[in-house]
Amino acid sequence: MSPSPAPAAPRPPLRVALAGIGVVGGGVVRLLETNRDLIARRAGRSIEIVAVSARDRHKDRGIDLSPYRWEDDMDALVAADDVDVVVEMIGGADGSALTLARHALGAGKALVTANKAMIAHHGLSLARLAEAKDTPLKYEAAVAGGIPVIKAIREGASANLIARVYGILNGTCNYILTQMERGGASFADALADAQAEGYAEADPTFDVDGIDAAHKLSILAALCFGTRLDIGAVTANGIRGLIAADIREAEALGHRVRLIGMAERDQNGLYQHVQPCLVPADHPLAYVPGALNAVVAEGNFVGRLFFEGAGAGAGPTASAIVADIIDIARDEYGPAFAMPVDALDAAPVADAGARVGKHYVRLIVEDRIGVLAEIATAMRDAGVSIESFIQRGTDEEDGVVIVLVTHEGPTRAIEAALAALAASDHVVGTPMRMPILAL
Ligand SMILES: NC(=O)C1=CN([C@@H]2O[C@H](COP(=O)(O)OP(=O)(O)OC[C@H]3O[C@@H](n4cnc5c(N)ncnc54)[C@H](O)[C@@H]3O)[C@@H](O)[C@H]2O)C=CC1
Ligand SMILES: N[C@@H](CC=O)C(=O)O
Ligand code: NA
Repeated sequence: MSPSPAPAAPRPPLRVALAGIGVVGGGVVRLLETNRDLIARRAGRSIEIVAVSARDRHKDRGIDLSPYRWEDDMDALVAADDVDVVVEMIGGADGSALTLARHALGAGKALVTANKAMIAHHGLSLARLAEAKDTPLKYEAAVAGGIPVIKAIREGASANLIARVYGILNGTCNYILTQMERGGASFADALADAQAEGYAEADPTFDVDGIDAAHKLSILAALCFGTRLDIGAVTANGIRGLIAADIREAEALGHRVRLIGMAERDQNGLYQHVQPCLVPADHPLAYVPGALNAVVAEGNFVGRLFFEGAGAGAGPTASAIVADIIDIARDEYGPAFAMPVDALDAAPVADAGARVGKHYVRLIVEDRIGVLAEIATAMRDAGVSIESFIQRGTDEEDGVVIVLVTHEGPTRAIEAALAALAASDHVVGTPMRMPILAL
């Protein structure tokens, strides 16, 4: 009998530096401490925080950072010989986060980031740097928070041609919409709650104006379609223009309002749009409440995949970041966008105005003779056919609320009609248009 081989020497710990100890950074410290032993067994080696850095050393974060070396200087954090992985949780597309990311990858260190703005704007150049240095660039937390959707698409669905990916990509907006649905909090109060829960971006206009969802959508599109990231090609309309009557009327029409990011690739090119939409009340996306996110990806062999889970908050986001760190500890990583950057192709931007569908239109008008004729004329002149017309007779929002549902038609025609109506002296504020999704 031959002697059994000597047991393999245990692998050295993976040494991690954390940059930015706010909502997400605090969650990562807590998770690495709480599940330390389990994580070490799963990773095949221990994962040690060796250094931390943020703007204010003395801020009370409710966690004890004294076991870890504090670095005021981000460059020193990156340059330290005892750091294998840099975790960027600062935020912002450019500035300190980008400098840190470039230095970390340039020094051959692994980079884990939660920063969708930075990946959406600079993901390709960072991925090139990672390739040149043969080091990992991981960003699971950047899209749909705790949902492991990057891993699922990058790995689990990697054999499929994906033609369409869509979903609820911003927890703050979904939280606000759900609160409005319940008829409780106002828009402003619901946003304040979302901020207090740690869901919102440092600048919440990124959430409510659809920009954060656009960042995430552009990343998903690159991964799903094998195309070059192109944040400039994503159009974003947020939820700021919604009023309580929109939520109510959508419900009366058998739908719910959701901020939907949708990317589709066909023979016309790549369509990427974030906008509030009416979702049929029996579609799974209509049931996604609070700060949850959901992503639907349609693969040509696997069919429809539906992922749901917490899209924001300390715990779920930390879960995604630490999963990336564990992959690095196991040496399980590949190109950031599932193929080398040079293999990604450029897709022309599809003409969004040519997309055909039904639309919900809401106007607030002065209660006077001739207004309805004016609406009908604008629709006729633009070639928009009206399926139904609702005027409840209530006076709110400084006027009378009128809701139209159009027949199927090109978006461009409805936009032209609404532009004409927005210029009318009898229409108050900006008309609201939402596609009615047939999913
Ligand atoms: N909060 C959430 O639910 C989620 C956040 N993210 C992303 O995670 C990142 C961090 O978000 P949060 O933790 O919510 O933000 P936060 O504002 O709570 O924390 C940011 C941290 O970075 C530090 N920081 C900011 N500017 C700095 C600078 N110039 N130099 C050094 N340190 C600086 C701050 O001191 C703070 O410790 C962002 O990219 C965000 O988009 C991603 C998914 C979910
Ligand atoms: N502000 C974001 C946080 C996660 O990405 C959101 O609300 O979804
Ligand atoms: Na994720």
